[in-house]
Amino acid sequence: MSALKVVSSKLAAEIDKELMGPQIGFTLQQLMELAGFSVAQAVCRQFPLKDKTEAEKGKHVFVIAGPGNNGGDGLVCARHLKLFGYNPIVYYPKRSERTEFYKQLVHQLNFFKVPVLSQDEENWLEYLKPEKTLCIVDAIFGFSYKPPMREPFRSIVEELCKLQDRIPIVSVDVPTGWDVDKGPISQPAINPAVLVSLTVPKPCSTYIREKHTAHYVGGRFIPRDFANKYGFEPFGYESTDQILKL
Ligand SMILES: NC(=O)C1=CN([C@@H]2O[C@H](COP(=O)(O)OP(=O)(O)OC[C@H]3O[C@@H](n4cnc5c(N)ncnc54)[C@H](O)[C@@H]3O)[C@@H](O)[C@H]2O)[C@@H](O)CC1
Ligand SMILES: [K+]
Repeated sequence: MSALKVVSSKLAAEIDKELMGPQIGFTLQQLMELAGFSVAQAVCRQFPLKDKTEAEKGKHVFVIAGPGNNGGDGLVCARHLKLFGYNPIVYYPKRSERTEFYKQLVHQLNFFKVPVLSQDEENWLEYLKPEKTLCIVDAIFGFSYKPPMREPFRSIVEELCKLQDRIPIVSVDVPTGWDVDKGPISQPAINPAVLVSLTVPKPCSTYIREKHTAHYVGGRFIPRDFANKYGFEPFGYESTDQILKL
């Protein structure tokens, strides 16, 4: 295990609560926008379009969004990827009815002409071919996932596991199926090529295979004294970057 700065799931939830509490007053929408923006930047850093052929530039980034806020990060990420010149497609099989906000994120994707597959799309795997797909963004589950995995996500993640050696997966915050503190202790569980930890890495990130997985931190929205209060130093982001490769 590396000497990475990490915070437990309990502390991560406390950080979120305080950031969105009455004293600080961030809204979830603000943080999600920055989180999704960071993930889009990490995709650009890892899979730059510069010097690519037109065929490679036309490949899809397949974004799979789960039912909670991790999924929301994915929806935001897809919109920014489109602005960055990528070709995202979104699969959002279980849509949250909790807040109007998620519907608004889908409207925004329609506005940007980002295809959002129908909820009961049976042929979603057709979009996942090494020759057609640049990478997959795994925005299925983040730090609130509790096994065992329920359908339809179990079948989806099982399919992704079969493909992950041929198409790189970019996991948002926590690789889907991993316990946020203990890592890949149950199946199915994704083995990502890229992990983008948000705010601060969670303990599960110490279980990534360093040679196999590029690790970025993103979600650049806390000041030094707040980080210190939770026991870590802020990350050394350069210039206007929203991500830092660890
Ligand atoms: N401060 C931060 O770091 C921020 C974090 N955000 C994101 O928010 C995520 C946490 O979001 P949430 O708390 O909404 O949780 P998640 O998005 O991790 O998952 C919650 C959803 O998954 C479902 N679920 C949980 N276990 C399941 C199982 N076994 N089978 C099927 N469904 C299951 C729940 O019913 C719920 O709908 C973070 O990981 C991060 O990606 C950002 O959106 C905002 C800022
Ligand atoms: K994830």
